[in-house]
Amino acid sequence: MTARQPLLIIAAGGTGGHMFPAQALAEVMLRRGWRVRLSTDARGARYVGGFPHSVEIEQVASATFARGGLLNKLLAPFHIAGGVLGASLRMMQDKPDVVVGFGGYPSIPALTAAWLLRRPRMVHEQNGVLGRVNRFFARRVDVVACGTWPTTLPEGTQAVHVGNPVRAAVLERAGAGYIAPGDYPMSVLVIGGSQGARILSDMVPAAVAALPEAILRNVRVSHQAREEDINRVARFYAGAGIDADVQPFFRDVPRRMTEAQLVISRAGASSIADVSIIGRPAILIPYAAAAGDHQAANARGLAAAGGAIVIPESRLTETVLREQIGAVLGDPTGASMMAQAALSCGMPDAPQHLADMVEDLANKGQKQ
Ligand SMILES: CC(=O)N[C@H]1[C@@H](OP(=O)(O)OP(=O)(O)OC[C@H]2O[C@@H](n3ccc(=O)[nH]c3=O)[C@H](O)[C@@H]2O)O[C@H](CO)[C@@H](O)[C@@H]1O
Repeated sequence: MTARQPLLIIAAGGTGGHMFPAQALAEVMLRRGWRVRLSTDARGARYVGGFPHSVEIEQVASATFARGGLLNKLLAPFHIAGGVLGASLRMMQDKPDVVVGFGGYPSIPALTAAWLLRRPRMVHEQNGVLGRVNRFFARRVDVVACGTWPTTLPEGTQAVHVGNPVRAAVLERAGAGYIAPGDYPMSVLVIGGSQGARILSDMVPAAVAALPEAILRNVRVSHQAREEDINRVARFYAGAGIDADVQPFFRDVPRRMTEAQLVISRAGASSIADVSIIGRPAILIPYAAAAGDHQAANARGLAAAGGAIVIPESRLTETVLREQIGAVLGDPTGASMMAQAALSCGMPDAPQHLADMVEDLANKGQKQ
């Protein structure tokens, strides 16, 4: 008789911020011989192209109280209840060895079903402040794996700091040698999280264009902008004579980050993890409206280590930005020290550590 292949259900959805760490875990578990099923909604489905092909995809109804009109909000509990029923029926059949939630509403059906059916389960929280769904499940799972530390958790929660698992394409470039700014073509990477950030399109091009001539003549920019901002951003750079590649989403961020002398970014958890794993100086502008101000919390560790300069939105002007960009690109020694400090914050073992936790949970589940 052949042994049954262990099954992991990963429940994640919404933004890339939940999906990239989910992808990182899926990659490792497949390599460890597990069957992996991703339970996500239509928004999350946009990211499944990055997952290995052998991951099974199960699409759950989109349901959130946070977006959409009144009808959407009124129907959300029914969508969720339907999702829980469907997930429970499937789980009774498949008996997954472990269920892991990465946050977001689409993780509710699988986690609730796992809770009702007493399957081994955990959540991974990427941010320095628990998201709404993870907060609800924190004490209803066996363990909370934390991407950012320190974090505040409900009393009685079992928690482990594992870091934020990054995709294999990022890990391949872990600690890639940093070429300090100098008198040769330098690269600046501007990323606004998985969706792009309007504020970076409003501020960064003008700040770059106002850099001292000695820096400006050597700079080229990769700038991720929201679809609706692409034209004006590209036109501005072209008008200022700056070599710029402006796109709504770069599929090759790991390469562009490796080549960059400076990264300008929002403070989303995976963006910070990428910067820390590859080891690049960063200017971070936390999204002020993020729930619980979690992006400010995310940025704290990297900034305290000296790997990043944090500019709160309330202090962000073209002048402040130009000064900080100029300070990094004009100081090769300081920039190299920042790159080194960023690297010291990286947790390249996060995917393996998380995978070990999944296997431990599965073993405990079998003994019960
Ligand atoms: C606005 C908002 O609420 N954002 C949240 C969302 O972040 P968001 O979805 O923006 O995601 P993150 O910053 O965590 O990750 C973005 C990922 O996309 C990659 N990338 C980015 C641009 C690009 O062109 N190509 C590319 O591959 C980055 O390298 C990174 O790996 O979920 C995160 C994790 O819960 C939170 O920390 C963020 O606060």
